[in-house]
Amino acid sequence: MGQCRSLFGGIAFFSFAINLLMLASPIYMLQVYDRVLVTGRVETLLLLTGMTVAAMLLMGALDALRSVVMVRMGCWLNSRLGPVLLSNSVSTRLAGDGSGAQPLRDLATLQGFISSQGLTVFFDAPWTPLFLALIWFLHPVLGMFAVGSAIVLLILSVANELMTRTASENASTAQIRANQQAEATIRNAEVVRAMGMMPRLAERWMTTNEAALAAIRRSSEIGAFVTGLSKFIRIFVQSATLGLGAYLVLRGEVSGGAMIASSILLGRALAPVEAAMSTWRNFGTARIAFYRLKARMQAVPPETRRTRLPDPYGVLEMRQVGFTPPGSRSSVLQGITLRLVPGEAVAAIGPSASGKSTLCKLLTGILSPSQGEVRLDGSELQHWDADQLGSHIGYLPQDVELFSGSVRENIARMKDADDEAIVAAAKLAHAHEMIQKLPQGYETQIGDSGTRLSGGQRQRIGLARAVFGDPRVIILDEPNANLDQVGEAALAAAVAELKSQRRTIIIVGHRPSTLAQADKVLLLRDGRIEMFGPREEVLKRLRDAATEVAKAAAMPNVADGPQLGKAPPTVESANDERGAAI
Ligand SMILES: Nc1ncnc2c1ncn2[C@@H]1O[C@H](COP(=O)(O)OP(=O)(O)OP(=O)(O)O)[C@@H](O)[C@H]1O
Repeated sequence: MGQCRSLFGGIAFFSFAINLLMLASPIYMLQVYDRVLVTGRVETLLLLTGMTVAAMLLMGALDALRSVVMVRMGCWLNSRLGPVLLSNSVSTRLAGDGSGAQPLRDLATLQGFISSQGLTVFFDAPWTPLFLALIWFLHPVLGMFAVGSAIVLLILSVANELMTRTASENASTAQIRANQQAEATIRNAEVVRAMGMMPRLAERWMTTNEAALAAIRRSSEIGAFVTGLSKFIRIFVQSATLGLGAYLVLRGEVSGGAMIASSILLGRALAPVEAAMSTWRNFGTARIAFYRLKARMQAVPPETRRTRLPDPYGVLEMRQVGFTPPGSRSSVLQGITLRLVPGEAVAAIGPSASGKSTLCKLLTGILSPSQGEVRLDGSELQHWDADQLGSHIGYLPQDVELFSGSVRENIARMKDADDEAIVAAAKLAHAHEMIQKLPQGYETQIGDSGTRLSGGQRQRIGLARAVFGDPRVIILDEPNANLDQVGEAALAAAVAELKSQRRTIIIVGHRPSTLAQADKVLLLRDGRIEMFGPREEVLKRLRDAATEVAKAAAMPNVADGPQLGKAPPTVESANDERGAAI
């Protein structure tokens, strides 16, 4: 803030000097007409010309310097706010906000406006009264005419603002929506092409874009009309000042020099108003971007710096945890109480949409519980410094997204890391051999979001990333969704190794290889824990329940009995493929 103030101070100083030096031209005119032409002294003319040229040169240099400061200020603002907004966008995204990178685009708009001299209007405008006062000093009638012209132009700019504000805001909102639709279409290029969705998506985008264009047309047309009118007024009043000045000269009330000087002064006085009009659309866009950024910064309080806690041992607990997504009335998870300890692997199973992924997200701290608490080594996850907590957690999400960069960078979580640590993580994830077969090994560029890799390769690199840096807690959400038999065996070996290293492990998955590694099984249904206990105990209960269903089905007379009131928790009903697990 302090740096910002000093930059503004510098621009204000430059503007003061520039506007003062602008007086050189009218003073020159006054002197040439009223002194040189009267006395006929060439030396005075040369001296005056030299001084004026020097003043103009200085003014040009200061103007250039002011531009440089503005450009630097725009870049400085971008580099200071960019990281804050990026992190802010990640936080709001976790809370369900869909505006993506819009704040960064808004920041670029603001930077563009500042760098393109848009701000100079605000620093030059305060000097308008000085120029008007000088005209008044030359002759009150000229002064009154100048003030009247400035008021008319001011009214026009306010009218322009009032008439175009809503249209500009609508255009901006519609444009953001159209951009989001376009980005989603491009991101899903494969689905779009495979299922011939392009014409419909293009139509949908065009409808939104047309709304943006209509609003832009409306505000631009009003703006063009008002700008044209103001240009006419400005040129007219400058000529009219000369005419009025000439009339006053004929009446002997002012000198010829004063006539010319007042016309130049009026031009200077009205210049900021005209500049404001011509950059109105940019100003409008920058203003909307500024207010959007301001609202966002105020809505998301800066993250409080947390005291770094001792490195965790890895006891992860949930106490009466419930989760209701923002804006939703029904809860996804309710009354979840469980304790995960180091050296133990828990397999989370349950039907689709029973809340398994949500449970993982609560355990990583991605989501905050609506009720209850999640604690790591006794400290609530929210009390941990987010970066420190992240370094102790290995998370493999259901849809593995990698970052554009090399395999090496992705495994190292985009940090600079020792080769040994990277290779160790890859080996632990049993991905080392697979990586060796890639064209450039660890240096292979994986393309935008890992598009150059197969689903299984992405998943194995994702697993290496999850175990990189020896995290105490490993949370794997369906890690074998894209794995073949070799991949599954590698995953099972990795889990066994992690268990021997006494990591706390939770795996969402129902395949035999996953269940074979699990010490405990957690069955979720409709967001509640239906069973949780040692693997054999839970699987036996599931088998017994399945047998009872089979018996009930074989005895039609009992079919109306109470046991059919609610389907027993069979492994098959918990998940399609789970039958194979037992
Ligand atoms: N941010 C959210 N907003 C609204 N609903 C959500 C949100 N996140 C999850 N849900 C809902 O919560 C429920 C559980 O979702 P979750 O992804 O946790 O299930 P899951 O058991 O992992 O399912 P699957 O096995 O299909 O991956 C679903 O009904 C889902 O629609």
